[in-house]
Parts: sequence; structure tokens; C-alpha cells
Amino acid sequence: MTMSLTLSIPLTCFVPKDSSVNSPRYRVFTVTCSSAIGTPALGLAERPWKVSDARLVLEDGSVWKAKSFGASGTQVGEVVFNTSLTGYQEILTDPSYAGQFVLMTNPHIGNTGVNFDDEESTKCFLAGLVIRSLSISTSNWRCKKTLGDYLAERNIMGIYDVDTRAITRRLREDGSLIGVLSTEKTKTDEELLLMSRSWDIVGIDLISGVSCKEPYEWVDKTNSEWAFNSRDRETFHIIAYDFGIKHNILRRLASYGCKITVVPSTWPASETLKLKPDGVLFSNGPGDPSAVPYAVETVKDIIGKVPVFGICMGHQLLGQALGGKTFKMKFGHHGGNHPVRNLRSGEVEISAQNHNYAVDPASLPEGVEVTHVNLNDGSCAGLAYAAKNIMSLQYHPEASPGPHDSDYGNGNPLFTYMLKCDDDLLKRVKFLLYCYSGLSVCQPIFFFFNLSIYCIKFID
Ligand SMILES: NC(=O)CC[C@H](N)C(=O)O
Repeated sequence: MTMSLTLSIPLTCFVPKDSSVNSPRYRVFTVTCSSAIGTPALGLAERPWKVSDARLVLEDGSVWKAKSFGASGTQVGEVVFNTSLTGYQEILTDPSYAGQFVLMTNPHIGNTGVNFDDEESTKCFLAGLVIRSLSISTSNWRCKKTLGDYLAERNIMGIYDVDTRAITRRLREDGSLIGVLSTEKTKTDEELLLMSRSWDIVGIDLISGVSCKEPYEWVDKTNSEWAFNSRDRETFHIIAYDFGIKHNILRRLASYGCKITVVPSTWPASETLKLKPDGVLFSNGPGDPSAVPYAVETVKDIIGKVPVFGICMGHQLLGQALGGKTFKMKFGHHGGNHPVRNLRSGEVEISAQNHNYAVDPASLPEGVEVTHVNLNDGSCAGLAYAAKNIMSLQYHPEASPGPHDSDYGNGNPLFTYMLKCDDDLLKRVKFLLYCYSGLSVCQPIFFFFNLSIYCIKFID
């Protein structure tokens, strides 16, 4: 059944007192929702009066009472905060969050439900979701189910009605913390605390749990509705190492004319080189880059022989393979609003990021160039080593957190830079250019969503 609600809202409540806007005093808003009465699955996620039935116990001894949604049980993980306003579904399906609880600083989550197009992988690998307020209704033309139903089906725990601001301040002051989330009443706070203190994410190989088991070919391109900056004139064969690869990286490469073979994280370098690819991509992935020495060895065996490009974990592994060091940051970067400066062009990009580790530029050998820096803390956000045809980024150029600044397109500064270089260098780094300029997708819906928020703020 389709319901139509007509709301008469005094417009004066949206207009500043000194506004000169000449408009009727009342405007009629018509809201149409296609939820059947008596089947609240798509309309109501949770009754707002549900009582606390979950606890988040942090390793610092603090206990946070909350209400559960999604799966129930007891789960341990590292708590990180994410500052994205939109894109919770991309976050939920980003394999790099394996072993982590994602706390969203945006207080209102779940309002657009979930759909089948925005997934970055086929599973949710994160430990759980921590939010302030779970939207009691979902409203989006692409919505297929509620966030609560989605998490329950994937056996992922979620909690809401928890003071996410206070936890974020704590994480900002003390750094990322291990926590235990539980809906089990039989477990005491002390037991949960002990559990949190006896688990660690450092030094664990989380990549093996998320990587594909067999090689496969990837052909899907960015959906034409969202596509921009596509090029399919030329075809490059790319081998993409799956350390927890996000689908949009593959879609953007396909849209830029790449034929892609995705291989498991343990795929031998010799097999890769036998295929004589035009380039190799080292993907993003979860956990500590120092815990996967086998992956660093693979990277070492490949660099210098074919052009390579690294994203996030791939960037960190490249840093190590070049002789550099990675270190754990205090609370990392997780969000769709991180400013990054491109040191070659001087331009600033608003980027999507998700990492807790970084490459220490001082540890890198001579000749390796830091191409990008994160403007929030000056950390290394990109590297290039022309002598070995290497480029890498710490952030996610394929993402569209609203802006798609990191999809440089044809008229991008790097392209201009390349054209000034000699022909040989241009040829050698052509693949890198394709990767670099290709990794982003337009999602106008986010743009308009953000725009509407700004408008509401403006007239409020
Ligand atoms: N997105 C990623 O690839 C993350 C890399 C690594 N797991 C980190 O936290 O820094």
C-alpha cells in the first residue's frame, strides 16, 4: 500500500528573521512512502523506546550502555571513529575494517537504508557498528532493506543510543582502543574487560581472512548512470592483488579500459610476471602491514619489473618493500572529508580515507618522492618512485565521498606534468596515470544530499 502524507509546515521556522526571501508563509510538502501498513520492515527499524540491552566495554575500563540492533552475541575489536556524513554502506562492506568496530560521528545513521549497488565487497568484515541514533524510518529510492535487517542477515552487531561524541573524544585523546561489545547478560563487565585486554589487532594477519582464494577476471565498469571520465580506447592488462580489495577500485579500472585479473594475496610474484601484465595494483586491506611479510616479499619481487600502483595497504606494503617503515597512528584517518595536498600541483583534494598505519617518509630511501600529504596532520598520503615506475596513495582515489576530487580526469595536473616529461617517461608511467586518474566514481546522489544539508543549514 502506498501512503501519502501531506504536511503543512510554517515556512517561517526555516527562514532567518532578517531574511528578505519573498515566499509564501506556508509551503505544502508531500511525502510519499511505499511501506505497507502492518509490515514495518522497510518503514520502522526499531521502536525508539527499546531499553538498553548491550554493553560496550573499552580496554580503559569504561562501560557504555547501549541498545542493540543487527546481530547479538559478544564480539571483540578495535574501536575507530569515522567522520563520513554519508556512505555507511560502503564503510560496512570495506574489507579493510576487518577486526574493527566503526563508530560513526555523524549522529543519524540508517535513514537511507541499504541497496545492492553500493557494496564494496560481498560481505561485511567489520566487527560491529556503533552509532548515536538509528533512524526509525528509511527513505530512499534505492533502498531495499533497513540497516538493522541487513546487519542481522550478515551476523554483524550494531549498537545505538550510545554517546558517540564522548567515545570519539576519548579515542582522540587516548588513541584507538580495543573494546568488547556484548548483548549477553550472563557476562560480567569484568569478564568483558579482561577479554578486551587480552586481544590485540597489532601483528595479526587479517588479510588472509578477506582475500579471494582463487584468481578471477573482473569486467564490471562504473554504472553508466554515475560514470564520468571513462576511457575505453585502450586496453591494459592489470593484475590486482586482493588484500581486501574494494569493488569500486576494480570498476574504475575497468571503466578506464583495463582488463583485470584479481589474484589472492599469496599469489606468487613469478606467476604474475609470467602473465606479462601492463601493470600491477596492490590493493587496500585490513590490519597491520608489518604482520604480512609474505606480501612485502611479493611486492619486492615485482617492483622494478612492471609499473605498479598501491592503494592504502598497497601503499604501505610498497613503502616497506622500498626499505621504509610503517607505524601505527594514534587514531588514524577514517572518513570522507580528509584534505590532502598534491605537492606537485599544490592543489587540495577532499579525499576518502581509512587507515590506522602510515609510511614514515624519513625512513624511505633517496629518490622516493612524497607526492601527497594529509593536511590534518602532515602525514604521508602518496609516494612516487619514477626509477621503478611506482606510484601509491594512502587514501582512496576511487571513492566518492561527495566530491570526486581524486579522479583527476584528462585535464588533471598530473597529466599536464606528464606531458611536460620526455616521451620515454610518459610511456613508462602511462599505466600509472590511468590508475591514478581513473579511480573514482561519481555518485551525484551524495552530492545533492550534501547540498541539501548545506541549504538547510543556510536557511536555518
Ligand atoms: N584501507 C586500508 O588499506 C587500510 C590499511 C591498514 N589496514 C591500515 O589500517 O592502515
